[in-house]
Amino acid sequence: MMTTLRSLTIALGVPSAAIGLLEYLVRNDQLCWIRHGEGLVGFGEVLRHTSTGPDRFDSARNWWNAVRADAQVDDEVQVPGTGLAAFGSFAFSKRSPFLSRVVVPEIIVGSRNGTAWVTQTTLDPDAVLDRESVATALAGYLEEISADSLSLGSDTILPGMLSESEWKNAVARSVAHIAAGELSKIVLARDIVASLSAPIATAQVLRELALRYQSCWTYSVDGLIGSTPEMLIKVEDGKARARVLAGTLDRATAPLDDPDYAKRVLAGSEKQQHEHAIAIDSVTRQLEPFTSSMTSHSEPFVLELPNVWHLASDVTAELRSEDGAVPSSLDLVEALHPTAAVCGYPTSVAGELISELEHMDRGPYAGPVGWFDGSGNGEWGIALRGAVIEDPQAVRLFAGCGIVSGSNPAAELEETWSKFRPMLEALGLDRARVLSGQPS
Ligand SMILES: C=C(O[C@H]1C=CC=C(C(=O)O)[C@@H]1O)C(=O)O
Repeated sequence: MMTTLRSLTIALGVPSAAIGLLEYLVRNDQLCWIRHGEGLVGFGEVLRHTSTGPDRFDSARNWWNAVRADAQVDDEVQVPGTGLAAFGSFAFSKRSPFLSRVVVPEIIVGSRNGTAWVTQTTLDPDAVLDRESVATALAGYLEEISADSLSLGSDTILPGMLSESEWKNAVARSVAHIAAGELSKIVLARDIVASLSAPIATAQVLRELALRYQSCWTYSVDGLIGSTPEMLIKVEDGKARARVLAGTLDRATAPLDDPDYAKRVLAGSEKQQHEHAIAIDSVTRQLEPFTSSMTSHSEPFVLELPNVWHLASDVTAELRSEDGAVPSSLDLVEALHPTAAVCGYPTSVAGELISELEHMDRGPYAGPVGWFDGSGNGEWGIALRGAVIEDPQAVRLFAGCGIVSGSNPAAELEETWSKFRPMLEALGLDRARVLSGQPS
């Protein structure tokens, strides 16, 4: 049976210029997508769809098409993200038991280019939707804000599915497969578990990530949290954009008196350029059939984040219209995932080897995470630099590295620590807290 959703979007006074939407990031159960203080923050839930397997994207798209065809939308703002909108998180692997999910919140507070709004959505056929109901529902959520962390300071970091030396062996085996000519790149990931002395204060962690990693996209969907620097695909008014990353240099060990260090060591490295070229090729190849024109820079630029530098390329494309409609963000997510920035090349060979060597289910890590609306717009990052809250005191962090010919296992292990750092710091942890012991 199809359910009729009704939504009302009204304009809102612009959130404070200093912190933007962060002023609404106050509850541990919130959904969010924030960059430079703008984006969407969701409260409550009126509807959800879950799916698994190779058809997980298709299933979500069919469901959403039916929902929006039936919905009654009253939208006085009419920009991407207003009207009917939902958050989503998809499993990395078609074999993962993780339930890919789409969640329609009851309230979304959004802000974009200085325009702010609130949307209320309901399934209740008798509910009155008006300015007052929107204000009352939002106030209700803001009344019960979550407390900040009461950590006792005895938090520790436990090994994940593989110990550090087992993971380095997996990297060495990957390099051997590459040398044998079976593939040219594989992205190998590992996990660690933060064992917390007090329940995680998710809202506080998200605020810290969003403040510190302003140029990244800070996300929260159902216990998947993080701040990703990589945009899988953004669709707005018929245009698509992607930010492709591959090639990493840790800032923690960089000399302070060498302003050209990142350019020389990262952009000047043949290995890093090779790793990046494979990633950008995979995105442009998959995107091309959906576009009428596409541009990307001939050379990657160096993206500076607080923890690392990356080689980065921005891709912009004009989407091709067929029968008067351009592909939706969900169409493109399905076509692009997984890119060579998180899987490797060729995709199927790398995917098989990942399952064999990682010894873990990635769940939503490295899968698409983001939001989409009823008009086909949406923003989907790749769920990197993040964690899954398994229970309030156990948080599993993930990080991976692109392995190509010439990769060094010890250096790749160090690189995973640089990628864990944003999340560890937001949790108030550092590497000195590692407890050795059995992988968990
Ligand atoms: C797989 C991750 O990063 C990818 C994105 C950027 C740079 C990467 C690299 O240099 O290896 C990875 O391909 C991760 O953060 O877990």
